[in-house]
Amino acid sequence: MSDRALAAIDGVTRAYGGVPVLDEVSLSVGTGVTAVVGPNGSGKSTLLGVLAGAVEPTEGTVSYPDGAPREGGEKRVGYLPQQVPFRDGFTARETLGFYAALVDGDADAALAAVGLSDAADKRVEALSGGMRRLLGIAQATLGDPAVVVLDEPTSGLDPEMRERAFRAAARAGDDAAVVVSSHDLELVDAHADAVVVLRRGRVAAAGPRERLLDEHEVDDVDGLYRAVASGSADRPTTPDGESDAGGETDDESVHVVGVSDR
Ligand SMILES: Nc1ncnc2c1ncn2[C@@H]1O[C@H](COP(=O)(O)OP(=O)(O)OP(=O)(O)O)[C@@H](O)[C@H]1O
Repeated sequence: MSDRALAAIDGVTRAYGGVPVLDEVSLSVGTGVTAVVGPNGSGKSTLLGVLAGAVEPTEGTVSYPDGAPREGGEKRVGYLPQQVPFRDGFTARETLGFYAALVDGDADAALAAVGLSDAADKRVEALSGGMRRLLGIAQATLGDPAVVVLDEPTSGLDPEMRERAFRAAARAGDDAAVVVSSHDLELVDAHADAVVVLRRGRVAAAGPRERLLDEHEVDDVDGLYRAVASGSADRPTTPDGESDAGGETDDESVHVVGVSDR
């Protein structure tokens, strides 16, 4: 884990129909696993979409201090969206081979990294839901992008598959900034270096996991979540219907990974 920012968003607001679902969010991420947690509808997928370059902010900027996405043909951001759009009729290896050709990646190495070598010749429609998620993680990490964005990689998976998914994310985090949204607070506790807690589209808490637990005098991420985010599964109904997200970091720039805040 290093202190170097590999992706940063600054003053990002994303509104739908005039209602902000992300509200003036600023943060930066470095190597390691950063978990984004928060109630349903708090803006996790939107934040991850912005980080991945798939969702355009209404206001604010997203930048990759280490180089723009796909600059010079190099893949800088890998993205696993919530719905994995693999096309039926192709095997796992053929599917990854297609993406690998785009980014000069190694399909077999990526399959091995998520434990899918034995399923390489299975057609994607014959894979279990869990295997498809793992294939999605493999796709997102192909070509060693500097930033890997995984939107709920463990949703619908059994405990063993969830553990595999997070272990694969953690391995990718050795060299990349891996940003993972999850409702699985135990796995976040076990694998995340840094945590961002969203509440009603704002950052309620963010920083290195250990530091946040100390600051909030809680034992684990579940305790942190209860302290800063619980009871907030609704959304503001007007653009200014929410004035206090209850977090101490609103409106501040947050550096979530590393030794020091900047
Ligand atoms: N394309 C869209 N059009 C309109 N509203 C949207 C759109 N995408 C997201 N929203 C709204 O933005 C809010 C935040 O959604 P988002 O999916 O980012 O939350 P989330 O924290 O990822 O939720 P979950 O945990 O349920 O996946 C929700 O109220 C959602 O209805």
